[in-house]
Amino acid sequence: MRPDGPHTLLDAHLVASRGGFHLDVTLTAAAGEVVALLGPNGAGKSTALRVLAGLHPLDAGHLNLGGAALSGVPAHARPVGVVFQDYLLFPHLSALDNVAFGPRCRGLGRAEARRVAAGWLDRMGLTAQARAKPRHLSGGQAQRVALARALAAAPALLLLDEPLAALDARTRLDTRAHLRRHLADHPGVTILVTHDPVDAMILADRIVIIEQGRVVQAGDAATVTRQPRTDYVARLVGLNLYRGRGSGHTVTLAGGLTLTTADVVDGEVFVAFPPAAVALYPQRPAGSPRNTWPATVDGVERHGDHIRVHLTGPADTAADVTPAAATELDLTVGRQLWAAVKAAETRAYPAAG
Ligand SMILES: Nc1ncnc2c1ncn2[C@@H]1O[C@H](COP(=O)(O)OP(=O)(O)OP(=O)(O)O)[C@@H](O)[C@H]1O
Repeated sequence: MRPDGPHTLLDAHLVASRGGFHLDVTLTAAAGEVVALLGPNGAGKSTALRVLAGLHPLDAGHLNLGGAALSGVPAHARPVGVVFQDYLLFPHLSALDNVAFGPRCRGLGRAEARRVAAGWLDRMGLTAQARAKPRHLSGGQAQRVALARALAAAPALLLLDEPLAALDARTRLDTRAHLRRHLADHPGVTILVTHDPVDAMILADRIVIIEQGRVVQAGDAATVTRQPRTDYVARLVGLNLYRGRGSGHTVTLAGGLTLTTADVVDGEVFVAFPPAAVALYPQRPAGSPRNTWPATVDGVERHGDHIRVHLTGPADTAADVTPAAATELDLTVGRQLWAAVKAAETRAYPAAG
């Protein structure tokens, strides 16, 4: 579904200030769509969410949901559900009554609201915890109750602020699976704020990346992964990314380095390649068809089962090598090496658009 098509449910241009910070973000989403807002610390993700929820004022722009303006509507009267990372449940209510709260607010009678709530707890695998008070729930259970409470109210707009951040790795995995299943069925728009690219890729139909209060890139996970447009996005998806000028099969980077690329590109372009595509040599590899350049070791870290080497030179580069290769190369900071990458391992694409 196209977000700007006839099924657009959320149509927002959020302009807001917070201290010296300025947010200016356009956000549209179709009914049923899950959009992840991804970005570094302080980028404005939570501020955007707070404006959508009515917890922070909109200075300019607009905020329409299902064709109706929300900007003048107070937070409690908006058809909006919010789940924060620290699952704010009512401490004195059981899990069941916490979830029943949403349907009650929609006007359902007590018995009917409890029936709806019981159904949601069942779907979340929490039937056994229905009578438990929040203090007797684990972090993952409490977060699922919070999700059930938000979903049970059937909000046209569901806002999730780092819903998995407070959970340990195992619980996170389980809760993410629950979330994935239920978000797929949610007929309204879901906006998910996250730092975690994995959550964004798994849970969202579309990813909107915010840096310094502005959208820097938006698209589906595959496009964002393949064609990052900023350093932050490139680091996030683990790619080396450069900007340069393309001419046929060559791209000249800002630092002067010329790379041969498999793609034919002209004008302003990005070139990207994964750290695993970078080979390191103590001397310049002779007669190699690869792109080569001198590089100085700037840092070394363990990264899963390989070693990530940060290099400076005409192009700052990350390279992944095996522990055996790392030992052989004597990777101390300041060591001079040669980096090489095959044209076939590079991807070049236009910088505009
Ligand atoms: N309570 C506040 N008072 C004043 N300014 C604030 C406040 N909270 C945030 N800001 C400003 O708003 C900017 C955006 O913050 P926001 O919390 O929206 O970013 P974020 O992308 O959600 O970051 P994080 O991932 O760290 O939660 C911050 O850089 C800060 O300058």
